[in-house]
Amino acid sequence: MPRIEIAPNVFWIGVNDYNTELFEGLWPVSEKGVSYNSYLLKDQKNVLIDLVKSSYFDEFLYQIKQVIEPRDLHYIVVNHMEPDHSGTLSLLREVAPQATILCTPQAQPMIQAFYHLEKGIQTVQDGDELSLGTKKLQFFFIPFVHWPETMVTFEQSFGILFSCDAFGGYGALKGTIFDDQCQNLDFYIDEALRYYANIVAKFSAMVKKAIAKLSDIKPNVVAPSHGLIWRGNPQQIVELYQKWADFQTTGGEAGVTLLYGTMYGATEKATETFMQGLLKSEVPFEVFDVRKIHPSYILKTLWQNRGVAVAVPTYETGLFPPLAHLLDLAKRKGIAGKKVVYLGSFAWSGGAKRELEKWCADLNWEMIDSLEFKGNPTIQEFQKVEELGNRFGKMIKQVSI
Ligand SMILES: Cc1cc2nc3c(=O)[nH]c(=O)nc-3n(C[C@H](O)[C@H](O)[C@H](O)COP(=O)(O)O)c2cc1C
Repeated sequence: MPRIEIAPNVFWIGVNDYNTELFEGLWPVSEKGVSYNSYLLKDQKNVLIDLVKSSYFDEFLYQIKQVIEPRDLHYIVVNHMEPDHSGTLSLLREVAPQATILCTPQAQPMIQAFYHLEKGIQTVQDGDELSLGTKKLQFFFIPFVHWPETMVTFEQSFGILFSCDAFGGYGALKGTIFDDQCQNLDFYIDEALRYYANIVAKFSAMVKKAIAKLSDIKPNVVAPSHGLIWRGNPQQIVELYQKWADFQTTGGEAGVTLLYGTMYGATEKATETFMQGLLKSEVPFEVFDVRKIHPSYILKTLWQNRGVAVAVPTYETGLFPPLAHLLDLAKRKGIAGKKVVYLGSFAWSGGAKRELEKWCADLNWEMIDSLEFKGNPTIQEFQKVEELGNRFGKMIKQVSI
């Protein structure tokens, strides 16, 4: 997409990426795309805020040249060192050797380590201001949103917060970069939640600190480094991030994530009956086949819903492996405070339930109830499974947060 002017002489010069299969080598983005938002401010001193991934250098240079020649660049602000935002730094330095790199003291050694750049780097302190002529920038450190060296840059005259990964989301930008112009806001909110669960969730306590720290700013525009630029309703994405960060301690909203897997169909039959029970309780629920659905999408719903129903068979005295893998990811992402039920089939020793109980203790999840059955469920067991679904659904609807 060609450059877009956000405010007089403040330009979005980002790129859309539909080619990367897995963001961070982990999370699928090729279908829905992801944007790397870079910003160029023209003034007596010209400033570039955040860059793009190295493979997009040609497109990025073209974007810059639509506004200024690289030799006229005075500053390059590196809010965050992750290579999707700094990967073009070495190449950019070759065409703009005069530009001073501005970053936090924590980012400086990273820039040296990643790009072997020693000269022309100036560190800023938390709260420092920088006059560009008519515009003024202010820097605020927000450590661990999402690396320890991260900061945001606030442009004071128009009130634009360049928030880097904070308030970002997946989803390439289609025809517009703005929330108030896009036709499918729900898509971007959904992809922002998936991004949150995949990338930011672990650092929810730091997200809350950052939001509190930035609360006096009241930006007119929130311009993150991925996804939509929030101009129509800048508070919306801040409030969403606050709500999502709270889920780490509250366990989430009234809803059930049903995680199911099967080898020969016994647990699948019970899962279908369990869903009948859930439906009767009128709790919202979402079902994921853990054998087939990528964890990126499951983590999103797992983060959001306070109820988790696990329906998998015993496999080699433990949990069905794709489910164990998912719980490992949940642990790494700090997904806590869930209410859990288990149902599943076994043939001789069982063991899935036992392993799930250990995971629950480890994850700070509460195991509410369970139902194991040998082989295929009997009519009586089917009835109990439905009752379990109904009971659990009602309970999840009622749990106050
Ligand atoms: C590779 C493999 C390992 C298994 N390990 C165990 C086990 O350790 N203990 C047990 O009780 N059943 C074990 N089972 C039996 C299954 O749990 C049982 O067949 C169950 O009914 C499968 O449920 P499903 O039809 O939903 O796949 C194993 C089955 C397979 C195929």
